[in-house]
Amino acid sequence: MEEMEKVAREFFMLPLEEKEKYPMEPGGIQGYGHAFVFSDDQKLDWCNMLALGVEPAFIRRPNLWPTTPANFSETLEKYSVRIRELCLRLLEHIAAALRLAPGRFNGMFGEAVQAVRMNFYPPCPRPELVLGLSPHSDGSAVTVLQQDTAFAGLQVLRDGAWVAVQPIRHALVVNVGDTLEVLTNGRYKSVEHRAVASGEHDRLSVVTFYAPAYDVELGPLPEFVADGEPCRYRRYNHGEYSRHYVTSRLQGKKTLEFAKI
Ligand SMILES: O=C(O)CCC(=O)C(=O)O
Ligand SMILES: [Fe+2]
Repeated sequence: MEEMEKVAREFFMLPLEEKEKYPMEPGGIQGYGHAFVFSDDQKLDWCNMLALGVEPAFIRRPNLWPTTPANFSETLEKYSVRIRELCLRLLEHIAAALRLAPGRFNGMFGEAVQAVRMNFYPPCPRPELVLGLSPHSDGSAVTVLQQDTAFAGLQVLRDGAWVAVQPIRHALVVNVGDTLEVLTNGRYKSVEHRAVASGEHDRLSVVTFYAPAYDVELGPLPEFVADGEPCRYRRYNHGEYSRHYVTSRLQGKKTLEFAKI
């Protein structure tokens, strides 16, 4: 984790022209820049991102993996293997907690997609005027987030109020994403969250999204619509949901309406 934080920070500290060698194309989802920008007059979030697809191999864009610092790719590779193991274990525990058959989620995501987004929030002269990252839920099944400890920038919406997630050294934050909300017919709710900027501190987060393959079709599991319980989400193709997600502005949990009945 420390090594990952170090190389990510080193990357964001590079001169702009160096970082711009890995540009996120307009409407693109990988590379360095601003995601979720759809118009010239949109107020931007106070954040720079480097987003990279990691698994399966065909989603990788090797030309967008920074070559400086020199050990960036190797570090991300090692980190991602470990985080993937963690995601699989989390899903096993979630299945147990929901009293599903052991391994119920195994294979359900096809060749699961793992992507990483590194967010760097510089200190902001007027933090009351902008957000670091607008409110949203993640489109993933689970998200594993690492953040540095200088400033509590991540907030989750609980009972209508924003609550800061206090960073704990060497601790990871796990967020439930939209996919789990759908699969569990709403028993698990994807968490609405945002990041705020700080007037004094910069902040780095390294965020891994673990999600179904694009060709997977999913909907609420039969276990959760038995006994006449209404089915709250329709079946859909996850690739379509992903496209819908990345072509919409971040607006709380609005993207999930795509799947609601
Ligand atoms: O920086 C953070 O803590 C939030 C990042 C986040 O929610 C995301 O990248 O989806
Ligand atoms: Fe998020």
